[in-house]
Amino acid sequence: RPLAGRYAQRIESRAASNGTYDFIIAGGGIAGLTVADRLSEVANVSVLVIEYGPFDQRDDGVMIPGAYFPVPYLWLPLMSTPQTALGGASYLVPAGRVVGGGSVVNAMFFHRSSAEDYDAWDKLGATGWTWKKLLPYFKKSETFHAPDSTYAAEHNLTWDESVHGFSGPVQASYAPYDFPGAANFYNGARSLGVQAREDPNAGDATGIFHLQHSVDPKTQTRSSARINHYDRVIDSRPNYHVLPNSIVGKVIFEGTTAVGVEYIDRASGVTSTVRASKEVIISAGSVHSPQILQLSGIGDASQLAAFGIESVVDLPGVGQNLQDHLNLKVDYNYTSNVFPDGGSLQSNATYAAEQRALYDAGKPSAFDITATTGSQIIQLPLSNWTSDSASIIALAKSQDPSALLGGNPDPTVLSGFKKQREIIISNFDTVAIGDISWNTGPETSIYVTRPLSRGTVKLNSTSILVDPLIDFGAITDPTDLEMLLAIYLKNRELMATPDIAVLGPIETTPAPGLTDLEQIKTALKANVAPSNAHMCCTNAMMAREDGGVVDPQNRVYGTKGLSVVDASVWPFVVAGGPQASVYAGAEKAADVIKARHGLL
Ligand SMILES: Cc1cc2nc3c(=O)[nH]c(=O)nc-3n(C[C@H](O)[C@H](O)[C@H](O)COP(=O)(O)OP(=O)(O)OC[C@H]3O[C@@H](n4cnc5c(N)ncnc54)[C@H](O)[C@@H]3O)c2cc1C
Repeated sequence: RPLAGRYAQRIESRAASNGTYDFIIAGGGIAGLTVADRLSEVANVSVLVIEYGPFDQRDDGVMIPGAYFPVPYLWLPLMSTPQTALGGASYLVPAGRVVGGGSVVNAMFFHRSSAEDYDAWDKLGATGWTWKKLLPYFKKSETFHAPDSTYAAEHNLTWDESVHGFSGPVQASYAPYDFPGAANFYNGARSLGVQAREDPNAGDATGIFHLQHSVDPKTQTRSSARINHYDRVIDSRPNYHVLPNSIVGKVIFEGTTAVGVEYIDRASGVTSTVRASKEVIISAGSVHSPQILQLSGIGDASQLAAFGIESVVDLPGVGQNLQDHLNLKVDYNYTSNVFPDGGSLQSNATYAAEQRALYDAGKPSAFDITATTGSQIIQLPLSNWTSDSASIIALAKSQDPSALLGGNPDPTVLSGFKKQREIIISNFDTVAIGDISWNTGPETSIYVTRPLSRGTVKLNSTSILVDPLIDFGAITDPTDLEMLLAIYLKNRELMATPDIAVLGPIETTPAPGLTDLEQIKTALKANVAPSNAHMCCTNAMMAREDGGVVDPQNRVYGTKGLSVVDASVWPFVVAGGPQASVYAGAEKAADVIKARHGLL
């Protein structure tokens, strides 16, 4: 097994200053590198990616699943504004700042949402982004590795080969090791009537299932976008350049046509320009893509005027519609848990050394899995979390969307928000709205994955070096708190099932001993985090009259030669981990861009 530390390092930065490329991509994260790889397949097409962060150093914390967390290359300190519904606290906004973006720092869970979610995007204006039309791109993005059949049978691992790809760049696999408590979790969930899902990637992502990971099983190391969409091809692509440690400050326009970008070299502070003869592609993630557009004159003209920025296109939807998954840690002390568990690598140095030796020898080991969150997840629709989903749906319907957006919102943004709410609420009882996972150690994680609250990304300065104002608007719609409560209460039921009760769980946070629902809700609000690092949707692919920013071909309304391809284009957030959907969406965007330039 080639160890992470022994990888040859390829650190590259080819000159870009004052040059001209066919395509310039701002941000070398998952979507940026995917699109760069696909466009540069065409030999006479030149592509430049400008990325804020460095190349990673194949650090153990990056490469080895069990060495994950803490992870280097996070964007620190990136903070939210005070969250009004959460007592005015500010929260960390987790994001990667490195070539490969989130794929270098994420927990590697690699799975898709339910078909209805993508079909709803299509209905909301992302025409052609249905499950059926995205499935070929999900397949194209991955090489799925089925697990060893004996191991699979022993650990309830199931999959559906017909929905997977077998020659794509992202290596997707199941961990070949698990902690014993995983069986208690699985059996406990099943005893509560939770359905076992054969494969969440087949269009129904509800039930309990094992998580596939973006891990190459040949080496048991991370398959990041840097590896699968850059290292994999770069030796044969003199037309594919990545400029690390460089910050795109704004898009340069001639009229409403994007003709290049201005960028700052982080080391020298020098600002340069580079021109794009075909297209500028924004892919800086869901917080920074709207910031770049706004600094370039694309956004709410009145807000930009307050910063003295001349409007190129008045697009009030830019930076609106921010969404993420609520994330609540529920800690238990397991008085008779079996050793080892998901906390043992951190708490027991002897065990960690023994497991690392096994890992280094290429044998199954606790270092094969990201122990922070566990190997399985329960994702359920509202009616499976609570017997009273009707009252939560009624609460959602009773809200005033205009007031939720702060009163007096832009009419186009309000129109899109209303359409989203209608379709999301009507699907509450059929698609997943939240999750539970348990790391088999002290930590259970609860997520609300279909929030109705919306946030914003707004300028704080005319400088790209100053982070924007990131307001998640967490729990501004009280429906989200009711969903969190429902999942929290179901988790208590889960812990009381004989399969888990045998481990002696005693809740230590957030609401030990509390039974009064109002008191529990207060405790949940005090402990929930507004982000699970799944920010999205701030340049939504919706109709312009519904607050949309890009059309179904990823083009920014009112401009020429400018597109957005990252998770900021989604109308609403997917259930579960976003990265598989980012890869697939970027594969689709690459085809669309190639087609319009006659490159397919
Ligand atoms: C800690 C963490 C854990 C996660 N765990 C999971 C998981 O287990 N499963 C899952 O599915 N998803 C997970 N995610 C989320 C997933 O990684 C993201 O949804 C995904 O990376 C988003 O892709 P993107 O292309 O939209 O943006 P990113 O991958 O974030 O890429 C954006 C890139 O743009 C760069 N950039 C920003 N501003 C500028 C600028 N001005 N100039 C130049 N470059 C710029 C950034 O440095 C970054 O590299 C996690 C994310 C984090 C941070």
